[in-house]
Formats: sequence, structure tokens, C-alpha cells
Amino acid sequence: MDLKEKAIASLKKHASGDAFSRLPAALPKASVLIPLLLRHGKLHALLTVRSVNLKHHAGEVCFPGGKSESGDTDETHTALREAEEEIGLPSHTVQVICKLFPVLNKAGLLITPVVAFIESSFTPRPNADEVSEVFTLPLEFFTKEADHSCYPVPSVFGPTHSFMYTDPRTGHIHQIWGLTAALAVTVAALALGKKPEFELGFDLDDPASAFRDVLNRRLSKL
Ligand SMILES: CC(C)(COP(=O)(O)O)[C@@H](O)C(=O)NCCC(=O)NCCSC(=O)CCC(=O)O
Ligand SMILES: Nc1ncnc2c1ncn2[C@@H]1O[C@H](COP(=O)(O)O)[C@@H](OP(=O)(O)O)[C@H]1O
Ligand SMILES: [Mg+2]
Repeated sequence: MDLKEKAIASLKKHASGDAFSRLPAALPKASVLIPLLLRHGKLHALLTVRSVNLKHHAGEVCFPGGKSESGDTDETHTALREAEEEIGLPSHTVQVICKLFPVLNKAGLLITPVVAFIESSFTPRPNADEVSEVFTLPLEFFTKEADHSCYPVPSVFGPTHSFMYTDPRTGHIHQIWGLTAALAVTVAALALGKKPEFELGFDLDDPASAFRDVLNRRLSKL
């Protein structure tokens, strides 16, 4: 199997399918697209820098994504629509692999990560109202200790991870932390089949386990 096939097979083992698709409408929902691509024979991930003018998470690094809208048919539709709006990614060129288990953020938004392969030749067209920059980086960066730190402050699941990435193309230094870092670390470990060099703080064989309790507590309060 080549690199891409291996990644797909490994990610699919953690597919959440429709297990979380029929949760109450009272629970606000969002999706992020985790776009993977092959570059120079390695798996890369695409990330965005949010506009400094946004009300929430201004200037932070995140995956393309956003809140579910009434016309969206499911979580994947939300992720693809948002990626098209934010970075001009044509949905029909995207190979969706799977949805992973969703995470609840502090604001109570249920966020479904949708993992997909995009074309290596994709040229982003950032929507300046929402996105100030788009960059890609090797997925294995999220398994290395070199530019990583970890704080004992709880994030979406486990402690807060943080990475400092210097983009060799622009010289810009990007901090990737919190929710986005947790998702990036999870996808890197699953897709590359490689345990990170640092302590994760959650069980990689069943990353959804801690989350299920948090979700059940939230659902019991609706
Ligand atoms: C949650 C969102 C996917 C919603 O999308 P929208 O475009 O409508 O804002 C998005 O805001 C998002 O991805 N936010 C997180 C960005 C991020 O990871 N920032 C760095 C750390 S802040 C953090 O981790 C917040 C965690 C929490 O529980 O709220
Ligand atoms: N055309 C537009 N111009 C400016 N802001 C927009 C916009 N479309 C969406 N937004 C804002 O961009 C943010 C992300 O939206 P989405 O969920 O669609 O990704 C939201 O703001 P906040 O995140 O600041 O609340 C939303 O209000
Ligand atoms: Mg968004």
C-alpha cells in the first residue's frame, strides 16, 4: 500500500459514521475540514489563518470550517461548503475519507472533523473577510517534539498542545494550539500510524472515549 492508501485505511478505522448525526437540534453544530494532500512524497495538511477582523478566534490558526446552516444536509456538507466559501476549494475535487468523532468546545458547539484528500495542485483563493492566509505543512510536524509544548490546561480533550511552525515559503511563524492542535495531532498520529514523540494526554487507540462522557453530560443538560 502507498502512503495515501495506508492513511485512508488507518483513518477509516476511526470513522464515526452517522453515530453523532441525530443529536438534538438544540445542540449547536459546526464542522471543520481537515484537508490532506501529497507534496514531495509526504502527507501534508492545509491550515488557515483567521482574519483579525473576526469576532471569534481572530488571527488564530484553524482548519477551514464553520457553523452548520439550515440548508446543510449533514456535517460533511457543512465542512465542504465552508471550505469552498473560505478558501475557494471546489467540493467536487475533494475526496472525503471520513468523519471523526466530534468534539465539544467551551462555547458548547459540537464540532465534527471531516478528513479529506485534496488535489496537490490546489491553489487557495482566501476570502479576505474570513481568512488572511493559507499554508500547508508536513503532517509529521505534529508528531515531533522540536517545536511543541504542552500546558496542563484542559483543551477539548486532554491537555493543551501548542506548536510553532515556521513556513519556509513566507518566513511567517504560526502558532497552532488548542482545538486545532488537538485535531492535527490526532489526524497525524492516525494517518501516519505513528505515536507522537511527546505525551498525548489521551488514548490514541480510542480518542473518542474521554469525549463520550463530556458529550453525555452536555446532552443531559439540554
Ligand atoms: C469552532 C470553529 C470551527 C467555528 O467556526 P467559525 O468559522 O464559525 O468560527 C472555529 O471557530 C475554530 O476552529 N475555532 C478554534 C480555533 C483554534 O483552534 N484556536 C486556537 C485555540 S482556541 C481553542 O482551542 C478554543 C477551544 C474551545 O473549547 O473553545
Ligand atoms: N461575508 C462575510 N463577511 C464578514 N464576516 C463574515 C462573512 N461571512 C461570515 N462571516 C463571519 O465569519 C465568521 C465565521 O463564519 P462561518 O461559521 O461561516 O465560518 C463568523 O464570525 P465570528 O466567528 O467572528 O462569529 C461570521 O459571522
Ligand atoms: Mg469559519
